[in-house]
Amino acid sequence: MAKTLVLYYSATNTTKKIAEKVAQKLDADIAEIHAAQPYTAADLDWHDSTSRTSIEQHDHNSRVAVKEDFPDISGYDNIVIGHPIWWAIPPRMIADLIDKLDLNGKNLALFATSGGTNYDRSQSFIERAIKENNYDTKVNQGAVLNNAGQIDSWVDNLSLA
Ligand SMILES: Cc1cc2nc3c(=O)[nH]c(=O)nc-3n(C[C@H](O)[C@H](O)[C@H](O)COP(=O)(O)O)c2cc1C
Repeated sequence: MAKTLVLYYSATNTTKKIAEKVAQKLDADIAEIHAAQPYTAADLDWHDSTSRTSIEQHDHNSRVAVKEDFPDISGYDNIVIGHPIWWAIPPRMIADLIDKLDLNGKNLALFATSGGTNYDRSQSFIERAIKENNYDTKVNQGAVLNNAGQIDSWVDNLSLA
């Protein structure tokens, strides 16, 4: 039987709650990912143009390290990654996570939570990261998921092993 792993990053637990529901619906294992350098409340202040997230998210060249405590994904067929949307895109550490996971031969799907921004720019961000790594990976259309109905219809339409 195909195996699915849900990995998620959540700064304030909104994505965590959705990730738990997605994992339950997919009968998947689940693991939280962390930033190598954790974000403080001040780091997350998007009203402050000098906060860590404001600077990182606006700098296309910034590299943000993920903590290397995520599970070995070699035994999984499907990888699902959940994250908040920050300044219309995933936290930049998600690109570092993609660099560090060997996604060759996997089916990938991403979801997010946000205050209203849709998944369009996040999808481009993810597809660029996959291309830069030359991964042979089937990338599903991502979505912002806020409630049970949205989770159900997104999960039901995924193309996974
Ligand atoms: C630094 C920062 C930037 C954000 N930028 C956006 C944004 O561009 N669009 C949006 O709709 N919500 C934005 N949000 C809101 C989050 O996407 C939303 O609160 C999310 O559900 C948080 O998930 P979490 O609790 O799992 O961290 C931002 C939040 C933070 C902290």
